[in-house]
Amino acid sequence: MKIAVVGTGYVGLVTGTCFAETGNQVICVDIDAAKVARLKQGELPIYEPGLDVLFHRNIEEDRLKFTTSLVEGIKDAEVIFLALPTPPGENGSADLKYILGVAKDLGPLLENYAVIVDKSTVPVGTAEKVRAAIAANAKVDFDVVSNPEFLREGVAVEDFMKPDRVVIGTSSETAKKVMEKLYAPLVRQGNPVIFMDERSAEMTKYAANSFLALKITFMNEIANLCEKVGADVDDIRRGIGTDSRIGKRFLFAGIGYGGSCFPKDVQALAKTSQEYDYDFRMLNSVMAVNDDQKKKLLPIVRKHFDGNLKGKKIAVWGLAFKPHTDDIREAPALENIVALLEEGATVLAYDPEAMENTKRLISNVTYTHSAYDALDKADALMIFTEWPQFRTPDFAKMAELMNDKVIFDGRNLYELKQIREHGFLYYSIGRETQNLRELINIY
Ligand SMILES: NC(=O)c1ccc[n+]([C@@H]2O[C@H](COP(=O)([O-])OP(=O)(O)OC[C@H]3O[C@@H](n4cnc5c(N)ncnc54)[C@H](O)[C@@H]3O)[C@@H](O)[C@H]2O)c1
Ligand SMILES: O=c1ccn([C@@H]2O[C@H](COP(=O)(O)OP(=O)(O)O[C@H]3O[C@H](CO)[C@@H](O)[C@H](O)[C@H]3O)[C@@H](O)[C@H]2O)c(=O)[nH]1
Repeated sequence: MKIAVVGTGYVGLVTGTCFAETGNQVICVDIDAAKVARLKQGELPIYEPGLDVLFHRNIEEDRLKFTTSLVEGIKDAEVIFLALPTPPGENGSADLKYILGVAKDLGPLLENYAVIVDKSTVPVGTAEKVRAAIAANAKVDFDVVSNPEFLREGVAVEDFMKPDRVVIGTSSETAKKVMEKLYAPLVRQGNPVIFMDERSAEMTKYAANSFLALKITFMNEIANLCEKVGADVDDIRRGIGTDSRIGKRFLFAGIGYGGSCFPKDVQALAKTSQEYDYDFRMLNSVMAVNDDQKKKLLPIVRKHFDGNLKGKKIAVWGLAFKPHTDDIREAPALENIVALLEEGATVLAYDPEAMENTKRLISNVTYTHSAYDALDKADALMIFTEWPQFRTPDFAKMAELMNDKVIFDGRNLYELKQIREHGFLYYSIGRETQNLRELINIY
């Protein structure tokens, strides 16, 4: 099939590359000329495990191309994916200017029937708006389909190639057949392609992300309570996750959820609820708890240093919002680093992939070549991302490098027994950590 993908970010690039891998002819379109120039030279603008092999193979085998021209990109395309940004607008609802802008441009350019597929996360009713924007200037027949994407960054290729399910919102039999054919190679193991109407598909995406954000937030609140009552949230996680009705995944308490999706999508669903005069109280709690959770370690850090961070040297491990990505959008590390700097601390930071992106936002941090380099004479270590390489460090070496053996761990990486054996003062989330109970009253 001939496919165009408009918007070549995390979703567009993975979508385009994976559909090229299943034998389609794909052209990815982006307005960012510098990005397209890099892509044309075979350079990936993002770090996403497993993507490079597929990307290079499909370019070499002539199935994957890039352009800045919408006209060139959509010429003869049977399917046109919109993988454009939907950032929060001023009032918190998803800003549709990118989607509707491209939809308006598409109308006069369509020469044959095409299925326009909305892969971006968009509020209920958007497919109708896209259809109207295209129809205003279209000379040919077309269909608009909602096909929300559920990939996770860091495992995007695997999620895309083996989706738990594919959701397709359409009322057109023709579009349904086209989409069925396109996705057939990805669901050979029997994972379902679930058809529904456009509005339900749009809502499904927000329901999925909000539910996952809620699941994490529930565990974060259990963690906060564990600290008060003297219980261990990791034990609770094991205790409830084995109940198949609850499930083991997305139960890890920590320093709050970040990324380009959960924060904006929970907010956008809350906004939709407001617009439809429904008070979705849970969503407001999820947002408020998560805002607090991201700042949760700071009062403990302050207390540890008797309220004065001036001149303290803080090492930071992890900048990305999660491991296996270079994405720092809404990453908890960022606001914590800014607060530390504002209070007079010096920060040495290390992340395997996200330092370049962070440097563009925060310059007055020393970015180091390795995790251990960041520990040089540090008064404490703060951990924000659970990169595998942080999980089993050489504690003796850490102790030698650091000025003081103190760890504030936002991802619960270490066993309490293990860390105590090495003589560290250790603060983590929702566990009966050393000294933590004495500090609980500061919450
Ligand atoms: N990142 C994820 O993990 C993820 C997963 C599922 C769904 N989504 C949703 O998918 C959508 C895209 O997200 P993303 O993370 O890929 O965004 P992104 O910011 O990484 O990429 C968007 C791309 O669109 C390009 N663009 C903007 N205007 C354009 C135009 N007029 N024509 C062509 N290209 C244009 C930008 O230059 C950019 O390269 C969002 O709605 C997001 O919520 C994201
Ligand atoms: O048990 C957990 C699981 C995740 N997180 C945090 O939650 C955030 C999001 O993680 P994850 O969902 O793995 O990454 P995303 O790439 O943001 O993926 C989410 O957002 C995408 C964009 O909409 C969806 O496509 C995915 O299905 C959805 O999982 C990160 O900050 C994680 O640290 C936790 O704190 N505890």
